[in-house]
Amino acid sequence: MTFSIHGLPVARGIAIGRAVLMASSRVDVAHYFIEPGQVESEITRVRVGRNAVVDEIHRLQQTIAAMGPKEAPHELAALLDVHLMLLQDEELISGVKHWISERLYNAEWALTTQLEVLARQFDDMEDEYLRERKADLEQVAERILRYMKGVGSPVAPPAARRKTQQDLLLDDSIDVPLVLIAHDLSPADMLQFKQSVFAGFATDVGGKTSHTAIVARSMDIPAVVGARGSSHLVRQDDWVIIDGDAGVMIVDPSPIILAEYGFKQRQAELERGRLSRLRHTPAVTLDGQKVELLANIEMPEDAPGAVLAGAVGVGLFRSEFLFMGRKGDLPGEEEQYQAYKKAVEGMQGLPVTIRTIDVGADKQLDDSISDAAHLNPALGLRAIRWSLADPAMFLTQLRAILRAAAHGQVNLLIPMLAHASEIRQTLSLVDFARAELDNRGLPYGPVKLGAMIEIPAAALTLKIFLKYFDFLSIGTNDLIQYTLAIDRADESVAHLYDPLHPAVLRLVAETIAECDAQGKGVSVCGEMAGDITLTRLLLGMGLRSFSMHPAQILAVKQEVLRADAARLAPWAQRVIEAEDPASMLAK
Ligand SMILES: C=C(OP(=O)(O)O)C(=O)O
Repeated sequence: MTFSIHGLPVARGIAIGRAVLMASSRVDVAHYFIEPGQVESEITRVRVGRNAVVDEIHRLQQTIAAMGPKEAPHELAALLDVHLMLLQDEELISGVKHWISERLYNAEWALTTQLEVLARQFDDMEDEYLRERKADLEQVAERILRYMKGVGSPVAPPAARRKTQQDLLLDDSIDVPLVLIAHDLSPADMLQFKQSVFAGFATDVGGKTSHTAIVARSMDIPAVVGARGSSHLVRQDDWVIIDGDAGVMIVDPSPIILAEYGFKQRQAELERGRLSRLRHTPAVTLDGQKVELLANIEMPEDAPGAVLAGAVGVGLFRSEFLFMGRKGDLPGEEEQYQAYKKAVEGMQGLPVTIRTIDVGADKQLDDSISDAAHLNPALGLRAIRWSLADPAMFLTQLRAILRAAAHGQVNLLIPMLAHASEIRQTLSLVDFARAELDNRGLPYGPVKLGAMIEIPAAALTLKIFLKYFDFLSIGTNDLIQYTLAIDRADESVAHLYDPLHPAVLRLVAETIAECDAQGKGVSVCGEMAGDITLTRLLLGMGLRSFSMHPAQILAVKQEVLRADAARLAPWAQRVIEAEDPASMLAK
């Protein structure tokens, strides 16, 4: 019987295949009291289990280090770091010791009791990202229990499957694709998953910022998380469709649905094939307007992929990703310099725009250097405010970026500015960083200076920004959040997060027009730039520089090649002035 399970769409695309159920990750735990003379040996059993899991993670880290960024994305390494940190947390072991020595619980019982204590602390956390780390804690505790009980990994390597008669609907000569269904997936599971043949996956739990979702997106595998009950309702070998666009899993689809999705999937593949031919085609509109299509990247290792995707530069390097998960060990000047230099070299002479650290709200680092407990983190000490509050750290980053500029074309982009005083303070720190490098006799290169326009106050005082900066980049993700007063990470108001709200369109259009009038470069680097339903509108507004996830570049290029920018301009003006712009886009 066909049924569907709804979850959250976290990685786009359609996967059709047979379900492989990841065995329930729960290990049965016996509860009994020990003799006082057994206390030490029980504590040792937990320590040995913990050390074995630490060793396992170290081995995985080595495996990852030997792999390229495509096989083992940097997010995976970051997940392993989080697991190591949790394993080495003294509260875990001291708590376990307490339950064993004071209550005489056996080792497994003590571990699960302490897990419950710690899990409650995670439940009480306000920050969604931190709350989701509870799942990581459960995973590491589970792995220790497995070692203590001598039980292997819950992920069985998938066996190749031959076609059945129904498989013929896919009209495919290779083995049937497999789709993994799990309660949740740990970083170690994800590594195994990456090396296997899975075409997509669904999990019972997980939010949009869960580790599983982060890794899935970076791997470009269709995925749905938070599909509650899927690991119970789906049976091994069931046919399943993962619709990563709609965030739904269809179980046991009827032949008609299967054929329909198979068709959609083949269309998407054909489209991908067609698009790949556009890689070397210059992005020029029908009326001869040149358009710059740039990539958004998170780590230096992403640069070669951006070149392969046809990017003509990096429009946004989100440098904060270098800092994430580095509790007590923030990257210093040399490490940052090497990272920025690697990105610059990876782009083979193409320009790289490095945004200074943009942490806060949905992008917290960790409690050693940021405070997630603010009432309104999106309106709090984040991005440039955070950098200006710690000039020594900011100067370290500025020096590293300036030094990397000696190796290629680098633009320096400052996030979240609103006040002229912040602009002046920032620019004098840039000068100060140059002076420091002069004093130390270290070479550095010229940089163009740019500001993100992501707060309505900035969009409404553009003249000030244009006086100080060489170029502007419109961060539509935050601009929408701050214009409409919608927390971009809050699911309950997600339906009101509207890129086509007339107020948003006006701020974007006026920023582009003003930059144009003054001959200053302007790009859009938020999600709007990679949304093909908005390409014509942005072109009509006069935008000629788009920065987006590399996977979107060719699809946007196709829209550009089909567009007549001059004819789009009056239509775009009507859309901006409309009461309901979305209805005009549909026409
Ligand atoms: C590109 C942007 O920045 P972030 O990294 O916050 O998405 C934006 O706000 O549009």
